Amino acid sequence: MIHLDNVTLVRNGKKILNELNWRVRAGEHWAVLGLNGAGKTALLNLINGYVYPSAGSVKVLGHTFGTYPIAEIRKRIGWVSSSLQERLHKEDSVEEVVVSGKFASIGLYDRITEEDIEKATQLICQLGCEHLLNRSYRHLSQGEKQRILIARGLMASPSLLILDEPCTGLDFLAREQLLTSIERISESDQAPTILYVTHHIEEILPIFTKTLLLREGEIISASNTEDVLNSTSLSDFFGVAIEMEIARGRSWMYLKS
Ligand SMILES: Nc1ncnc2c1ncn2[C@@H]1O[C@H](COP(=O)(O)OP(=O)(O)OP(=O)(O)O)[C@@H](O)[C@H]1O
Repeated sequence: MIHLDNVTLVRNGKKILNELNWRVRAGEHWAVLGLNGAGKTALLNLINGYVYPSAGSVKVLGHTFGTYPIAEIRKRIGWVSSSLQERLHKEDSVEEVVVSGKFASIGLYDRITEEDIEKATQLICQLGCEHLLNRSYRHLSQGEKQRILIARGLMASPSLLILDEPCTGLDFLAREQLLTSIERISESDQAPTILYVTHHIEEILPIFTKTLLLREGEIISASNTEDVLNSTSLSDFFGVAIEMEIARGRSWMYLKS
């Protein structure tokens, strides 16, 4: 799915990512955890082909970047990010936003079919948003917008679904509903491999059996979640004494007093 070999990214003289080696295999779901400025956005931009590495090689969905049209690879990646929200056309309806995911476009320029509308409606319902049909996207709440963006990300039946901090700005209930939707997606037939980027360990659902810790552009760990999320490794990672506990399959952490 994703194959990074000695990937380094330098921008304006700054090493943003440093010799990353990482494999994501089909069927795995990964959480990516890092503090502000760790390089998470840079890593996602690399995987989506928006930036090229300064050194090393990036292979996504079986194709090495630079040897295959990037647009073709992107069609198989569902990408949900709040930066997308700012770019969407304000006047678009919920259905139009979801259908545009088929073309990985902002707005609709291609001919759409009855089947496209049917599939979009199905996805909107699957995400528990049937009450939002025929509504204007811009008038939705933050939580509603995020769920519609996930439906958009699934429109092209992607092999890889990237969720970049999808719970940012959500209240407790909206967050839990969104996490339940993500869990359901992972249980569906032909579920995509999911990459979930976050600052918060409590959002890491049990489906994310793999976790990558990123700090200052370097991979600190990339392994089974149970080996990565524990008091010792998180204390090392954050550089402060941390106590962690698990409740209902999710991890919660506190500063040790
Ligand atoms: N074009 C650039 N030139 C110089 N430095 C950059 C450039 N782009 C990003 N950076 C720096 O690289 C580091 C990683 O940035 P990145 O946005 O990937 O972090 P992040 O983990 O996504 O952070 P956050 O959680 O705050 O979104 C930051 O220190 C940022 O200032």
